[in-house]
Amino acid sequence: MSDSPSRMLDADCGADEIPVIDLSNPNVDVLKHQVYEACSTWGFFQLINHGIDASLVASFKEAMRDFFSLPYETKLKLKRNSVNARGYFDDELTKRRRDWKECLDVGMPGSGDWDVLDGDQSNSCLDGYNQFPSSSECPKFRDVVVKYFNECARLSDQLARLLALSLEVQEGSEDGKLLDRMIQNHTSYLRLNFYPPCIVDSETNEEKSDKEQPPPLGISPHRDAGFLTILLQDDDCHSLQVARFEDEDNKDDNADWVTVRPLPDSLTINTGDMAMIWSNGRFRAPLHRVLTNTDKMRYSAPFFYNPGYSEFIAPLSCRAEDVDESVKAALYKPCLWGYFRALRFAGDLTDLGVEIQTSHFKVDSDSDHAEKQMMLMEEVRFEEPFDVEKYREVLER
Ligand SMILES: O=C(O)CCC(=O)C(=O)O
Ligand SMILES: [Fe+2]
Repeated sequence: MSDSPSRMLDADCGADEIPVIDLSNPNVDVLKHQVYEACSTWGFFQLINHGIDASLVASFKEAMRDFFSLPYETKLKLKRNSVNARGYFDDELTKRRRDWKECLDVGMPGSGDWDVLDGDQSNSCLDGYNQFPSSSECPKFRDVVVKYFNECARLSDQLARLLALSLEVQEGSEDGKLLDRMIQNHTSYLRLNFYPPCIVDSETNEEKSDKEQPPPLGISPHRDAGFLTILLQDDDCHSLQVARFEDEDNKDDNADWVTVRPLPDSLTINTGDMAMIWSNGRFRAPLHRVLTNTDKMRYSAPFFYNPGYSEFIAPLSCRAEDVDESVKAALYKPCLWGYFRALRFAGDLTDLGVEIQTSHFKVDSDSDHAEKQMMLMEEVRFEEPFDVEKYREVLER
């Protein structure tokens, strides 16, 4: 559909529309305004002067390359599974379609302490526990990844506070306390992505041999589930695209795709489903995808800043003076992050129904997720890896 050369050109021409925000700007009013504009239109912006040290970013990029160059069998020893969402995988489904990529997910340890052994009981949580290559297989890898992870968490807190300010949420107010709890209890994870070149040859490529199949994508269109994402993009292979102001679920077929070309030394920021609920729909959770490339490799790393598992994300109670009457009433029911996350993960790995979406939490939705999350909350322990099979009966009820 949109992968023809002329379409690519169109997409590239639109790239400069994505807002750029300079975090070192001392004028907070300007920053607030820019953030509000970006999050309520594209849901994407490029952040410059973000404060993460350039040498750390360079070491982290090198660590990613080292990891994905390991022998396949070494990576497979770290394979994630139905009771551990963290680790290596190359078989992710997005909207039930297999992505053209390899990944390693590393998340906040259950103990909150990176000095505790990764497999220690106290490190287990709903998402499982971390799996790293050994220091002989990939020297310095864990150190560098943990340093970069912690910097992303710090920056996420700073950005979340800026997002809150842009919605006129006061520090210390009931609404503002979410941010204090979020930095204390966040369940964020860092995903390392490697997209190998994808050779499209109708004779040899299995994916293409079925003429009914659309060409593969690096990642099919999706929205990030968490609060916000800090994405480190590839300097050379620009294949991330965002849909122009596309709002409803599953309306991606005719989207107008715009390439997000990273500025040098920038980070790409986007808001996710939880920020959309929290802002009562004023911020967007933008639809985005990654194309394949026939000759370039792409490395990228999104850091998904996520609330605590037991946090209910609900629309803000405070309202800015200038807010339109139509958004004063809450548009969403409260959404339990641990439930949303568990179902997304379960959907990635199993045949469990339709993927959970924020639209299921709209006040006028007839979905029963808001009730089911209360049932599940009674039974699920967030300190234990989520076992899909154990709760299948409740989830399918
Ligand atoms: O590779 C990218 O640039 C984007 C990755 C992404 O959207 C994701 O992993 O959710
Ligand atoms: Fe994404």
